[in-house]
Parts: sequence; C-alpha cells; structure tokens
Amino acid sequence: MSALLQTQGLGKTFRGLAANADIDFAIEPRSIHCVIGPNGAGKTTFLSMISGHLAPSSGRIFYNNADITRLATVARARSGIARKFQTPSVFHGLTTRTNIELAALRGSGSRGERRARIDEVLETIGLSAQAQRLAAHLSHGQRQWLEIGMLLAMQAKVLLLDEPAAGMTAGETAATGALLQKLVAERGLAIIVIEHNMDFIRDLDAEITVLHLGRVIANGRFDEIAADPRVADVYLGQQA
Ligand SMILES: Nc1ncnc2c1ncn2[C@@H]1O[C@H](COP(=O)(O)OP(=O)(O)OP(=O)(O)O)[C@@H](O)[C@H]1O
Repeated sequence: MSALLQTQGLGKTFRGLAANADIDFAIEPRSIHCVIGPNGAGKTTFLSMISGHLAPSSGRIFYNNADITRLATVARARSGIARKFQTPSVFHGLTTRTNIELAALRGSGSRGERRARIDEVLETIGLSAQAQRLAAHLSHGQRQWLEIGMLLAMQAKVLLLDEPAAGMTAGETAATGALLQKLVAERGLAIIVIEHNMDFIRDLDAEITVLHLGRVIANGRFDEIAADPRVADVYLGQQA
C-alpha cells in the first residue's frame, strides 16, 4: 500500500440517507487531492469521517498502513491529521505570533525548537511582518493562512481543508494555492481540499475526486474531469 491515507468502501448513513456510499479513496504522500461535487454531495461528511468527527456506518480508513477507523479524533490529530474548518478559529484578541505559539505547544520539542518552528511557520505563511498584529486586524485571507500556520505549528502531516479559498479575493485565492503547493514541495505534506471555486481547483493542478449523491463518480486531473460528461451533468454544468 503506497498511499499515505486510504479509505475502503467508506459509507455514512443518516436516518436512511446515504450521505457517503462505498468510497474508495487514496492520497499519496507529498500531494494535494481535491474533493469536489455539488451542494449536498457528501464532501464534508467524507472529511469528517477522516478527521474522526463522524463515525463511519461502513468501510475502513487507513493511515500509514494502520487501520484508524475507530481511532478517536484527538489521537488522529496527535498522529498528524489536522483539520481546518471553513470559518477560521483563531483567537482574535491575540497577536498572530501568540496564536502560532499556542498551537506550537501542542507539538513536540524543546522551547528553543518550538521558537524556531514558530519563526519558520510565520515565514512560510507569509505573515512574519504581521507577527505582532492582533488576529482581529488581519484580512480574511491572512486569518485563513494563520489557521493553516497553526496546524503547521502542531506538526501536522495531513491537512484536511474545508473550502480554504472561500470568501477570498482573487489575489488571496492565488496566494493560497501557491501556499498549498509550497507546503507539499517544501514540507512534504499531504493535503485534502474540499472546494467549490473551480479556478482555484484548476490552478492547484492536483488529483480530483468528484462526489455526487455520496458516491464517487469520477477521478482524474482537471482536464479529464472537465471533459467527463457525467461531471458536466451533475456539477460543472451547474456552474455555467
Ligand atoms: N448530521 C447530519 N444529519 C443528517 N443529515 C446530514 C448530516 N450531515 C449531512 N447530512 C446530509 O448528508 C448529505 C451530504 O451532506 P454534506 O454536508 O456532507 O455535503 P457537502 O458536499 O459537504 O455539501 P456542501 O457543499 O453544501 O457543504 C446532505 O444531504 C446532508 O443534508
């Protein structure tokens, strides 16, 4: 098994409704994998089962070849699976640096190692110059990057990102795509991204899985997905 994280026949049923059904999914180390689909397709449900916020009704989840299907959310986070929800959960009354410092306390290492990690994270997310600014005074995009930085400070290995570009300007969206690519290239992270913004998805140039009514209907790169009539019917067609 070469995949870093994999699901086999994953399913979730809510009172008879199959929000996810029979999902086989795999993400390789050092890569981005996008999950797209129309509203209600089951994207958030899928991410919630990987992070441990929802227990699957069927199927299994493997991480580093270990079965984590029943592992608690906290234990998954400790092993490096980190989730970012759509609304940034940063402390508005604290500075950018203090937010990162608090997150770093949840990682390992000595005080000196943590301090070096904090500086490195600020640099990576492009907020070194805003280190002493209150999070409340950052732009929406900067707050999203700060939250990603907090996951890095916790030493995340797999990022689960729920619409990271939502509400961003075109410039912030492009910067977010570049940041994710940098995290893969320089830090070797694996990143699963749920997104509705097709320009953002296309520019990420990553593997894409399309969900519809809880099932996988297509897998491939952007051009393959865009040329797939089933996808055009259920999703891209709705964007036109
Ligand atoms: N806790 C829940 N209880 C009952 N039904 C749920 C629950 N969570 C999700 N659902 C249903 O499961 C289906 C998939 O929802 P989900 O939120 O996973 O879709 P999504 O692709 O993330 O949608 P969106 O793009 O709108 O966020 C929907 O029909 C939704 O109403």
